[in-house]
Amino acid sequence: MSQPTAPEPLSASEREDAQVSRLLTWLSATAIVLLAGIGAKAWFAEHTTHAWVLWFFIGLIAINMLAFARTGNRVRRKAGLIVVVGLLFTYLMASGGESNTGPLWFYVFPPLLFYLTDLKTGTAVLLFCYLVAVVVFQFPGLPMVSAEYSTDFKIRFFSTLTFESIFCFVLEASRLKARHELLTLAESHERAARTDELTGLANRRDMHNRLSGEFSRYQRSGHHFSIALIDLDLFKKINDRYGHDAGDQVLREFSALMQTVIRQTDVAGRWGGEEFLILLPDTSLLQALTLAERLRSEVARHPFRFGEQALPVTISAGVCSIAKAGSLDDLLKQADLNLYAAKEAGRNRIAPRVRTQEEEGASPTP
Ligand SMILES: Nc1nc2c(ncn2[C@@H]2O[C@H](COP(=O)(O)OP(=O)(O)OP(=O)(O)O)[C@@H](O)[C@H]2O)c(=O)[nH]1
Repeated sequence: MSQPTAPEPLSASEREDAQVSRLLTWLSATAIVLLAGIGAKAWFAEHTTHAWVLWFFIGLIAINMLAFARTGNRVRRKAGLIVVVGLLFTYLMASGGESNTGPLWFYVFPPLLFYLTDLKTGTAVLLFCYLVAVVVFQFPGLPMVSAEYSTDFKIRFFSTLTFESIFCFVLEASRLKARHELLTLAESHERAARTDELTGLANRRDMHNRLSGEFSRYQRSGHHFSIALIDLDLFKKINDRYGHDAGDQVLREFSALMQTVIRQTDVAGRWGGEEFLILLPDTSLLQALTLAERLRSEVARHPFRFGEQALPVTISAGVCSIAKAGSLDDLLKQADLNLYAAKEAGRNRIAPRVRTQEEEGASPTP
């Protein structure tokens, strides 16, 4: 029976994108309300052209919102909003807005720009806007420029705007740095929580998650999988005779060897102590037994050494396929029973039993 699957959790950057998206919707809606109100005020003050221009900008913002709703393209939406807001502020500077207060709206631009773009783009756009402001202020006779500002106003406007821009730049740069450090830290913690420190393999918790994921996939679409539970034989003796460091080196060397034998889609993990688990997606019991047998013979052949000392290392493994088990617990239990059987039968072997190539060759032909 197919079970409903939980939606994949969003990544940190996807969550941030969604947050910026919500903020932009909120900003656009606020801008529309403000422009409608200020436009109405201008209309009643009989500044009809000014009112119509402001309402025209409502149209541009609404088009930008609709385009995003249709395409979902966040980059275009940000660029569109920056262009519309930039044009609006240029108009307010050139026309003076109500009572020559138009340029004051420009103070909204630096924090918005640095939030919506990266530092380089934000600085470039801001410098371009400065240039436009200088042209508008210095050449009041240009077409479409109807406002004139006093020298005192211009000096104060540019000084305060420069201060604000530098502050915004520095704050945004430190916000980005802190964000980067936090993400890197979170990533390394997350990796550490999934990884076994000694061998670098997936740890038991990660293997449990992967097994659950594979089991859900099996329930959803019937993709079979198998597992091999592996134990290093008489490992205590290696520790006792050659020391704990030698034991650790064997665990690391075995892990590296195992990685070379399995496929890229297989996952090897440390199940605990000297026990390992391999998850083999899309693999039948027979295929899993073949792989386990290959690993067993590779390990038996491999010259494990600690300094000058040759170390005797062999493995036993219990293999099981999901086709032979009703649940994950059952699968692990059966693999464990098979591993126990392999140990009982004398170690350095795989259970359920498969005939090795040497045995095939030695058996009398019928
Ligand atoms: N060096 C080292 N030893 C470990 C580590 N984890 C577990 N061990 C040792 O692995 C040994 C496991 O011993 P046993 O459970 O008796 O099993 P065994 O000696 O492998 O015998 P069989 O499993 O019956 O073949 C113990 O001595 C543990 O101390 C580890 O991270 N490093």
